Amino acid sequence: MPTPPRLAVIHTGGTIASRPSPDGRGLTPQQAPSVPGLDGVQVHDVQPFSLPSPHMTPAHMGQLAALIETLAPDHDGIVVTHGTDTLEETAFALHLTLNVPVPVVLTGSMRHAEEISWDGPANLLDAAHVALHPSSRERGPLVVIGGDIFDARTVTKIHTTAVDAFGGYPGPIGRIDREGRTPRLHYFARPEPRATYRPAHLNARVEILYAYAGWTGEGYAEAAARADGLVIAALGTGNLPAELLPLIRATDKPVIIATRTHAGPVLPVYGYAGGGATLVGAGAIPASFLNAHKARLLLLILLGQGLTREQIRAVFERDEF
Ligand SMILES: NC(=O)C[C@H](N)C(=O)O
Repeated sequence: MPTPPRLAVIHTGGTIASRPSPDGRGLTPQQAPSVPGLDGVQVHDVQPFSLPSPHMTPAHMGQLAALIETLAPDHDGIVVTHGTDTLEETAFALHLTLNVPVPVVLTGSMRHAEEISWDGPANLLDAAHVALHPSSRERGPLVVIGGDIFDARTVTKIHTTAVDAFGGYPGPIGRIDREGRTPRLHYFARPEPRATYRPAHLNARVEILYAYAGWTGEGYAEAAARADGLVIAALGTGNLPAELLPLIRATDKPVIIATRTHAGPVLPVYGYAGGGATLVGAGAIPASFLNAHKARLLLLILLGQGLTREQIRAVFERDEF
């Protein structure tokens, strides 16, 4: 008899584990869901913690990475259930730090178990099929929601309430559907090489500042003084009001320029005071295609690995993530 596939399901909380709290406080994580209708698969449930995902920290992400490394040798696939609010951050932190041969698939739900449109079971089953599929190997951690399969590098939450809450530029790298009970899985892209990092710690302080018309740098000096590095969600291709230019020039810690625009790269093209070219001239580092919160995690991990500002610049410039 062939041995049944072995799937580990790591439950971390989120709406997929939530229900209305009996004391009327609102939704809280209470009960981890079980994978429905997976015949012939050995499922091993693990629950390291049960958190709403706004309570997730880099320390939890590190704990999760260590747990996945322990489980990987004895499993053919690993599913992680997670709240959707910070799911992309955990997915990207795992993408940067994990190097395991088995597929790791994150999923969650937008509706809880007592709602008519409860999307937890279908997402969980889809994630399980994707995690056990041989074509899912070598792709780094994946995110599966609403039948779409996303790469951890590009996926982002795009809607606060819709069931299809995830997107990101340029979009899904695959799709899972079911024909009856048979999963039909297609990838539209080949696996891509990626760098993995082994930070000694995840304790660096990296803060995000959000740019707006009329910002004259409020909050910058305080953040630059207390943090080990900054990320700015800047305007358009990575531009800022003129007042920020001397502040950035005076900062010797890494300052990453991301964009608050929802898609596209940061490019140092504008030469007016505060334009992207002048910010890079003043020492800032463009975040490439990473959004501000993913750029923050990359910077946190590179600082935890002891890299200098110029080594950090090289990682962002060469897209080594
Ligand atoms: N849909 C969700 O999971 C949202 C929830 N607030 C969480 O991230 O934990």
